[in-house]
Amino acid sequence: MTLVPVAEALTRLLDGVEPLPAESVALHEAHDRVLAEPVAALRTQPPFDASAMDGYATRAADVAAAPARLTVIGAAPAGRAFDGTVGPGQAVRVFTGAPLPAGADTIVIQENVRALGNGAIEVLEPTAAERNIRRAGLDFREGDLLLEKGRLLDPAALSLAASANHPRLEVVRRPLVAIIATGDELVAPGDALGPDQIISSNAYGVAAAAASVGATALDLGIAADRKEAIAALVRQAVAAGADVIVTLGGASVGDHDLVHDVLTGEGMTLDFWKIAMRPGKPLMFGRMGAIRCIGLPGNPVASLVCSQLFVKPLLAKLGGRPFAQDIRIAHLGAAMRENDRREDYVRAVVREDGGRLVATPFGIQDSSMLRKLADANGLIVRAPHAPAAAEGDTCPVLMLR
Ligand SMILES: Nc1nc2c(c(=O)[nH]1)N[C@H]1C(S)=C(S)[C@@H](COP(=O)(O)OP(=O)(O)OC[C@H]3O[C@@H](n4cnc5c(N)ncnc54)[C@H](O)[C@@H]3O)O[C@H]1N2
Ligand code: MOO
Repeated sequence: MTLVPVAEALTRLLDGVEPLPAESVALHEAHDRVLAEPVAALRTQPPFDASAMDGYATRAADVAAAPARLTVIGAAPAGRAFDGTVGPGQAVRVFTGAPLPAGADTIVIQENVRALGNGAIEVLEPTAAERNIRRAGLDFREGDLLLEKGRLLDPAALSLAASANHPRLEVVRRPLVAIIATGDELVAPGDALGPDQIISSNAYGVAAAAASVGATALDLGIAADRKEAIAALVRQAVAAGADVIVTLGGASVGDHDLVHDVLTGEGMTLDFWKIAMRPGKPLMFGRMGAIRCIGLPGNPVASLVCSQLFVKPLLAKLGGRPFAQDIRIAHLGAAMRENDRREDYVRAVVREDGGRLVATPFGIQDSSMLRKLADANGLIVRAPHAPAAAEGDTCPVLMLR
């Protein structure tokens, strides 16, 4: 049987994927969303010449030398301009952010002023023109492009959009991924358990992987190994508006591997099934109209490694987010034997040792072993048919954390 190479599988999975349509969200809901439209300034900031300090607005000509005596003729707190003009020998009390009074061209900070009583002050330090003044438009001007389409809305971007007077933003809709576990042997954590049953664990990790790239996960629970049971959850996923349906298990060749039949019965066109990868060989991908269907292998490690390699890039692209695997070059901490035809993702502990990375594979790589996966912080990537490698040889490592 021909197995699709990993890189080709990813290319086919991402082929034609465009970011989802935009939706409008209030600023408080916009954190960690992706801009679907550029953001331009709806106003100039600051909108007026403003004081940058608490102090006194005056004419630089009058405070070029110190000490200098001035008469305070009024005040301008933030939010209220002084409506007169500062003349020779005069000053206006100002506070940070207040509009600069007409006639003034410098601000003397209050630490450099001594009050003399009766509205008179003495300036103790010479102060040059333009000191402590923010001219209108210092930050940005109306119409300026402030944030590019595709920008992830982090704290600074959100405050900037707010200061440019946008109460709402157009963002890429979050992809909705429906997750369906399959298998008579599965029971949710904490539920009553028969002697031949195991805990359904894959959905939790897959949902977390989806959330880590900005998708919303809808866990539809466990379908028994019957076509109608699986089909019912697939229909529920479609009705919920899923952009992606991820099934767990039932992707291999056993008597109860019904997922393919059900998905095609519900209208899926298969793109590929079975890839040259370990773990993850039974990976399945197809399309049901605009919905992308990924059949993840049931073995827990295969499910999660395939989530990292395929589900995350797909969801990131649908959500308009950049995504790249963190691949580094490390030195093997132990010899590895020759590889077969499947690209191998080998659970390993990667640590820094004397300025270089050393990746040591676990001796047992069974794809049911979640504990080993949780202990691993990287996956050594072994190309198909890679020759035997000695301790110290270099190898690519996909970092998991
Ligand atoms: N004759 C062959 N047998 C198998 C092959 C093969 O090519 N020929 N492939 C093996 C590989 S590789 C994998 S991976 C598994 C995957 O098979 P399925 O996708 O059909 O998965 P299941 O048979 O349903 O389950 C496998 C295993 O995983 C457990 N499982 C399933 N779902 C969950 C879940 N949500 N949470 C936790 N554990 C789950 C299930 O109980 C089984 O133990 O097939 C090999 N066999
Ligand atoms: O994909 Mo399977 O995990 O090699 O057992």
